Amino acid sequence: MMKHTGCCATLWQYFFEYSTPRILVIRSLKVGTLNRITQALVIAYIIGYVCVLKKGYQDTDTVLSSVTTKVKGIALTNTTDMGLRIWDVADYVIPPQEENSFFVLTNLVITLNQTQSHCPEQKNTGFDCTSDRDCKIGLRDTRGNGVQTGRCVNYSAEVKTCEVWAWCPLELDVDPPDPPMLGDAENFTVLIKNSIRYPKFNFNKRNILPHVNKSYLEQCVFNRTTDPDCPIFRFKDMVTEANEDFQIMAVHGGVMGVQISWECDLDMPSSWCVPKYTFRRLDNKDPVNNVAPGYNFRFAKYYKNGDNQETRTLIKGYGIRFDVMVFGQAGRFNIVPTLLNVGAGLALLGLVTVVCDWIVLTCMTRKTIYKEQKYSYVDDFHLLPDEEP
Ligand SMILES: Nc1ncnc2c1ncn2[C@@H]1O[C@H](COP(=O)(O)OP(=O)(O)OP(=O)(O)O)[C@@H](O)[C@H]1O
Repeated sequence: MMKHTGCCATLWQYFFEYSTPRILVIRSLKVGTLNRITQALVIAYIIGYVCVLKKGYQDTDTVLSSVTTKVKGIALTNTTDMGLRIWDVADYVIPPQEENSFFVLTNLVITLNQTQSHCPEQKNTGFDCTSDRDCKIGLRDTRGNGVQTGRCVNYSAEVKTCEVWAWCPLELDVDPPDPPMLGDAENFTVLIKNSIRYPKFNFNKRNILPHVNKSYLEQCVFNRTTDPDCPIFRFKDMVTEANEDFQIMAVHGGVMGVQISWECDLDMPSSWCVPKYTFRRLDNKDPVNNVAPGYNFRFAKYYKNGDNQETRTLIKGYGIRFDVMVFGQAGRFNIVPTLLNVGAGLALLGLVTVVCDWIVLTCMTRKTIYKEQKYSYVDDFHLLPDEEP
C-alpha cells in the first residue's frame, strides 16, 4: 500500500471521501422549539410579507395616463391705474392649455401704455451717469431695458441715468403687491379629467367615476371626507393640504404638485380601483435661503393708440403653476410570479436546517453529544488490500 504524509495525505484523504446525509432525530424540547420557531418565522415571511404585503402572486404593470384641466372662477381688482376690473379664466390662465399642468395668475405688476421711444434707464442698476461720456451709444446690456443712445439724462431731480431706446415708460422695479392683486383666486376651482390605462391587463378607468353624474359634477367640490370622488378642486383647499397659506404663496407665486395615485389590485372588483389625491408644494420655500422666491414671468398685450402708434401693456405676472403627476401600479394574479415566489419560499425553508444545525452544534450545552451523533466516519484507509470488500 502507498504511504502519504502531511498535506498530501490530507488532500488524498479528502479526495477519496464520500459524505452521505443520514437522518439524526433529536428529541429535545429546546431543539424542537427552536426548529418550529425558525420554521414559523420563514413561513410568516413567505405568507405575510411575500404573499399578503407584496402580493408576490401577482403580475404588475405601470400606469399610462392622460390629463386635461379646466379652471373656473372670477376675480375683481380695484387699482388706481386700471380702476375696477373683472378677471375671468381667459385673463388669468396662461397659456390656456398645457400638458399635465396649468398656470394661474395671482399677482401682477402692470406698466401701462408703453411705446417704442427714448427714456432714462432705471436708477441704481449700474446705468447711473454724470455725463454723456459714461454712456455708450448702441450698448445693449442683458440686464438693461433697451439700447443706449449715448446720452446721460435726468432720471429725477437728483439722479441721472443713461438714456435708452426702449418700450417706455420702463417698468418700475418694485416688489409685488401684498396682499396679492388676484387674492380671489383662492376660491377658483379646477376640474381635472384623468384617464388611465394598464395596457398589460387591458384595463381603463377615469377619475370621473361611474357613479358621478352630471348634476353632481355641476355642484361638487373635492373634500376628503364629504366628497372624495369629486374631481373639482378648490385652489385654497389644495394649498392648505400642502401646509401652505394661499394668500402668502400668491404674492410671489410658486409651484404646486397635484399627485394622483392609482394603486389597483385587479383581483378585486374594479370599483375598488379609485384615484387618491395628494397635494404638495414643489418649489423651494426655505425661509433661510429666500433669495429669488416664487415664480414670475413677463408678457404683454399689444394694441394701437389713438395716433395709430403701437402700444402695449406690460404685465409682470406672479402665479402658481399646478403640475399634475399621475403614478400607480396594478397587479393581477399570474401563475409565473406565483411559482417563482413559492419556489423561492421553499428554498428558504431549507435554511431552517442550516440555522438549527449551527445553533445545535455551537451554542447548545450538549453540543458535543450532538456532534458525535451527527458526524460518524467509516475509515477504510487502514485496511490491507486483501481485506478490501
Ligand atoms: N373648474 C371648474 N369648476 C367647477 N365646475 C366645473 C369646472 N370645470 C368644469 N366644470 C363643470 O363640470 C362639468 C363638465 O365640464 P366640461 O368641461 O366637460 O363640460 P362643458 O359643458 O364644456 O363645461 P362648461 O361649458 O361649463 O365650461 C360642467 O358642468 C362644467 O360646468
